[in-house]
Amino acid sequence: MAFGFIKKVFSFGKKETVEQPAEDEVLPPLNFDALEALKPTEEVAAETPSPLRGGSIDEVDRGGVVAELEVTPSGPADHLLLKGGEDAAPEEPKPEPAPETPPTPPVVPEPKPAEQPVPVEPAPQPAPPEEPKPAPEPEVPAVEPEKPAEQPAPAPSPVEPEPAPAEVPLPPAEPSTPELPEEVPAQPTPSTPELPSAGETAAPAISLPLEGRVAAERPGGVAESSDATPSIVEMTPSAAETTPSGPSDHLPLKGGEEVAPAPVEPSAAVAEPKTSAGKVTVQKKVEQKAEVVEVAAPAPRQSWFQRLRQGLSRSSKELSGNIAGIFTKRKLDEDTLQDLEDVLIRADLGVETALRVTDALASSRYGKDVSDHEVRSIMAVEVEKVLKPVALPLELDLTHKPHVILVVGVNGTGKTTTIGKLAAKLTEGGLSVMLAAGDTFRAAAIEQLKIWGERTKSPVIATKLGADAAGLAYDAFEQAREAGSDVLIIDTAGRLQNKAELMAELEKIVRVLGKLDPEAPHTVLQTVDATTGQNALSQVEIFRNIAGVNGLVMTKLDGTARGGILVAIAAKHKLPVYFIGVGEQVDDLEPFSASDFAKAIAGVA
Ligand SMILES: Nc1nc2c(ncn2[C@@H]2O[C@H](COP(=O)(O)OP(=O)(O)OP(=O)(O)O)[C@@H](O)[C@H]2O)c(=O)[nH]1
Repeated sequence: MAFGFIKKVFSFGKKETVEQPAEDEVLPPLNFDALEALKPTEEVAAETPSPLRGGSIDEVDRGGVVAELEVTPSGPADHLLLKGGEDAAPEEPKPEPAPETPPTPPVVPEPKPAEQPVPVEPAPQPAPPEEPKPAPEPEVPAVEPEKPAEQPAPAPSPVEPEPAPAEVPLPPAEPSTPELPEEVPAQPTPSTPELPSAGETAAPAISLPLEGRVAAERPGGVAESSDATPSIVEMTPSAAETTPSGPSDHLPLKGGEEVAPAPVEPSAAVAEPKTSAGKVTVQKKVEQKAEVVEVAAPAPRQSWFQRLRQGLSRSSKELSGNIAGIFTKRKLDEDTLQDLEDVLIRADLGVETALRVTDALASSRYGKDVSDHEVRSIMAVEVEKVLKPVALPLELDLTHKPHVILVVGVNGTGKTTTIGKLAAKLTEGGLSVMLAAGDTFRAAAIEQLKIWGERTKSPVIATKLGADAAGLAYDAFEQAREAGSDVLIIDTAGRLQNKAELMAELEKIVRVLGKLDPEAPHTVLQTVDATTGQNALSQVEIFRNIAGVNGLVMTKLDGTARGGILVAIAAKHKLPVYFIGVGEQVDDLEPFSASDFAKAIAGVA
């Protein structure tokens, strides 16, 4: 690389300096020599070797003929050679014959003319631009073909004195090939002197000049040589264009070859490496992002059973731990059975269910060693037997228009939230739903229901805060009928089952609805907070008697240690348990499964 740079500099200085003197002084001597050399390329080659650098020089001379014109592009030999060699590849045979020619003088002349026409062929040389594509191969001769292409650009340099317009690089470029011989003389002289200075690479540098200039001139070449300037000027555009492209190596080759395309080529050349790199980078980034996304993907929600087990983990862990403490290295006897019964009762499963489990265990394992896992497995079976009769799906009689669902329960047990979740399921199932904000005691409750109405695209019937809840329920029923709604879900204010006044109001709502439809409300759902414990049993007792509850929704089973209460409620009231809530999200309402619940609370797979 360093060599190439040096050469470039030399070529510029020479060219520039040479051009001026060449026109005035050098022209006579140089022209002759060059002309001669050009015509008998071989001869010149023979000559050149001795004075300058032997074989390399010969090549240089030949190249000089071609290159001379091209010399204008006194650029970096390195670049030129590399690329030129590629293009010139076809001409390579020529350089070889050149050295051969000297030894065979008679034969040489003949082949020489043939070769000279080849220089004439420079016309095809314009093709070099096409050749550049094979650029990958750095063949020295290749440089020559490129040179002609580049030469056009340098050509302006000779023209510079006369036609300032010579600046138009493009036009000269084509005619340059024929003109080359003329211009060559002046250039040759400088080239020869330059060669020595250039030293090693000097020979190839000759052809390179143009390109070299482009690259070298960009920096400061223009200011340096006025003569060169014109040629530079011509090149300048291409150079300027190429310059931004960056890599001088690439630019000179393509830029020198095709002026117009030069800008494109450089960009393309540059783009190729960059794009490739960019692509790689982009791909990596994309992959990284994709990986990140994948990492985030694990978000997929747990299955229903997984969430149920997680929700009941506190209940099951406490229960399992207590059972394990009883059956460690102990045979099943009356004491162990009594201890087990106590554990199950404390887990809110209820006396009835506790006895079922101990009886089942004693019947098969009495007097034998029993593991805690065996106990829990038997417990799961017995619990499932208790729950299965109540694990029923919610059925809606759509012969009623609308099917009225009244939701009741103690404060904060999840009535409004459950209404929203249920409305989502129904609307997703294609049913038209209307909601009634019967909790006229809390403004927040009304707003909360409106939000659920918006989310489920269900109209909400509401009234003023403190208004009569029974009157609102009546109006909502009528509007739902008029609207042809499939389902009307009525929210009610929470109340403790021991508050006579509130319970009387609830009784009134049921009565009013019955005026419009004796069978309404068709479904009375009670939400039961699983964290309530034994108090839930009395809640269901009272609401069932006052409001005619005919179905349950066990809420907040997520994260409670008292999930066993569901078993006790089922065993005592035998009311259908339609759903269980395991979260606050819209899809955290699942149909109740006796088997899943029994396994989850028993801590068995
Ligand atoms: N973790 C959990 N929270 C729930 C569940 N169901 C409801 N909640 C929450 O319990 C709180 C009370 O729910 P609401 O729907 O307002 O209960 P409500 O019975 O309408 O309340 P009142 O109008 O005061 O009678 C809210 O913060 C709900 O998000 C559930 O299944 N799991």
